[in-house]
Amino acid sequence: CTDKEDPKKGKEKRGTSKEVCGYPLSIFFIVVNEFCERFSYYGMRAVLVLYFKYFLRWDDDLATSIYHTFVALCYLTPILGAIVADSWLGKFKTIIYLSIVYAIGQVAMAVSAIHDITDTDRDGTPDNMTFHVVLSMVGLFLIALGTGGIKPCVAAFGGDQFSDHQDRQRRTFFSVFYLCINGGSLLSTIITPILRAQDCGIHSQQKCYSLAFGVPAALMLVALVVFIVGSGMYYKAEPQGNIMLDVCKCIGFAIKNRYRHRSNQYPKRQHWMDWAEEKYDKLLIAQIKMVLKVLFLYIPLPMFWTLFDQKGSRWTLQATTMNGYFGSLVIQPDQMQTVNPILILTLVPIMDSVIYPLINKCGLNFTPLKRMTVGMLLAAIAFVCAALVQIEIDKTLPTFPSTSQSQLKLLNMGSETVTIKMPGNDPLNLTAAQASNEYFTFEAGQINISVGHPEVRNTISLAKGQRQTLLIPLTITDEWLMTDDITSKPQEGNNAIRFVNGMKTAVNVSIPAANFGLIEPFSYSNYSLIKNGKVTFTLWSGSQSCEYSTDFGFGSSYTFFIPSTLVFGPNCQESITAAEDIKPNSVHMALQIPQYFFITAGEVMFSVTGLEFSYSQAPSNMKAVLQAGWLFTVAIGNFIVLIVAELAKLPKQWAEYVLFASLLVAVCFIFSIMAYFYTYIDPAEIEAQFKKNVNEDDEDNKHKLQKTEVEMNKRDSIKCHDEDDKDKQTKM
Ligand SMILES: CC(C)C[C@H](NC(=O)[C@@H](N)Cc1ccccc1)C(=O)O
Repeated sequence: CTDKEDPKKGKEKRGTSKEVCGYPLSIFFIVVNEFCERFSYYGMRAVLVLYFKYFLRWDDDLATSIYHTFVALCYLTPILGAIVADSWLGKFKTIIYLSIVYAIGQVAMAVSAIHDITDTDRDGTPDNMTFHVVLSMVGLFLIALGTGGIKPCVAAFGGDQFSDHQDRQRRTFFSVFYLCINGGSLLSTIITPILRAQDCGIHSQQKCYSLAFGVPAALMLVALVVFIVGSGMYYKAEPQGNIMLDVCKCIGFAIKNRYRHRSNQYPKRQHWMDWAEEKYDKLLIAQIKMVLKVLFLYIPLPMFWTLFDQKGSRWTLQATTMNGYFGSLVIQPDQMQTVNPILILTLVPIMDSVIYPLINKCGLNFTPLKRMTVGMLLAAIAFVCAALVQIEIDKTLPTFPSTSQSQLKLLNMGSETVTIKMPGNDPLNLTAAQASNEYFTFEAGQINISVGHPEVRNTISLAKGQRQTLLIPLTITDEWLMTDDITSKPQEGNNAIRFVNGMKTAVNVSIPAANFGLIEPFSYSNYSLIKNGKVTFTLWSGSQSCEYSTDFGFGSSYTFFIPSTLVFGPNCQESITAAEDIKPNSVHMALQIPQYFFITAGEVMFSVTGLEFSYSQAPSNMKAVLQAGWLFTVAIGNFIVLIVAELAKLPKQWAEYVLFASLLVAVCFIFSIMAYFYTYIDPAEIEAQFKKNVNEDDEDNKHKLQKTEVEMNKRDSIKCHDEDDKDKQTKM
């Protein structure tokens, strides 16, 4: 707890807060507030898409676009919150009012997810979907307003609690603040999906979205209460009028004035903002210059967020094509995202207490802008890692037919080996109940196939761009059956399973999670999606049953064949055969850890530093505005994801990753040049200088005024004397 700060700096204490180890106690309430708020935000966000999809019954496209619109809105509203805070209510009141709005929004979301409210027929599904949609949209709007509105204020308000001489403590505060963000988000992204998976309801049991939204709502109320409890200890900087309006007017005037004096006859000024000097205060002009300098530096930054925010989309999709078995633990694709906050919680302390001090000791001046540049490069490396992983995954993915091709698999439903001849292929022998290992690809729309001995010939039509299976019947002279097979890898790590019944009687197949229905003789079921893990199928034929168990990985597709020779009994394990239509994911999810490591190390260097940089380089009356500017780069970054992904439309995912990495390296190069020319400032010192000059000017003016007054008084008194004399003279 030693304080080795610049002794020249002012030591005045801010607020009435006690100090613990040189830190104002008030920041404890601020970091706890942030922890609860981030829990609330990320907890709700974790289940939002699933709520859209499974509760509101929206399709994937609508669910994804509303989700991204919501996230973008959350990073656009900080501007609104910052303007209100810096120019009207002050940060403290803005945080209180917007937190109330935020909590109302979260409660609205929780209520909108209670299906019983409109489930009049008690069948478990809401009967008035409009009510749920409208309430949840109002809720999301309020949440976006609340979370975005308070975001720049809370960070800046925390920074305000430190005196000018507490630079080191303030830097540590921003690191701890970041840890709280990630502690809260880590816990909630683990907890709310568990809550969602519970069944709840009054009349009927459904997935418990109301609880998954209700707990974040409760945490938001806790955040509000904690923040209010600390009220007496905060340093509350007064808002300084409608600063944004003044800034806009001042910039507008400078531009107009510059244009009016564009002719060469007018002497040039050092900075174009100096053209506002005729009308505006020099301090305001200096403050605007500081803000503009930082905002200019922000221009390349959205590209970092463009890569960073793909963790939640592209990388999660990548994880769905990977194997999530970690020993006995199974990691779901969306759970991989929790690697980010876990790494943040370990990397921030390591960076702060080991890496940065070590770099300092080596005599290197690792300035904030250098850190941010390195952070960008690390994010680019993360995307190169993602591309390498993608190349590995692509090697294991099935080759689906192009639009001009057809693919065919063969399944021998008979009890004897058959030989099959197809154009362009060697004769194929299939034993009883056996399927071909692979799909055969054909360019032609029709092919001649001959089966068995004596040969039975058939011309079969193939569907372009499709995968099909030819079911060769028990008696090959019977009608041949063609099935339409799955032509994409099952999503979200699911497995697509179907059954072919080769028996002469109908068979019913079921598992607790799905029912394949009654499968007629020599017929097949539709696909059912099944999660990974061990599954036991129960097969029923009349009153007879038997069980068949098997283990599933992630993203596979199987056709199970029930042969005509199946004997029902306690166990039909040996009789049923499985044809692997799509192999399970084989590239392990652990291979994503390097890319998560690099992006998170990049985040620590870029985001934690940027947060503090935005605070320290902002003039006192525009701290929240610059925080909002910083968050605005996140919103732009999210829009770039949509634009680049839409425009580039690269056929290979790994190429898209390389494209993003290259774009970031290019942007990083530009940023490093801009950063090279940036000179760090101490806004408080500059402002103090201006105030001193103004005071000195005032003193001068006062002196001049006093002198003038004295002279005037002298003159007046002479005049009076004269007049008195005159009077006297007259009177006398
Ligand atoms: C983008 C924000 C400015 C930064 C910050 N986000 C984080 O710190 C993320 N590491 C949190 C996270 C948690 C779980 C999954 C993905 C990301 C914030 O939210 O303020």
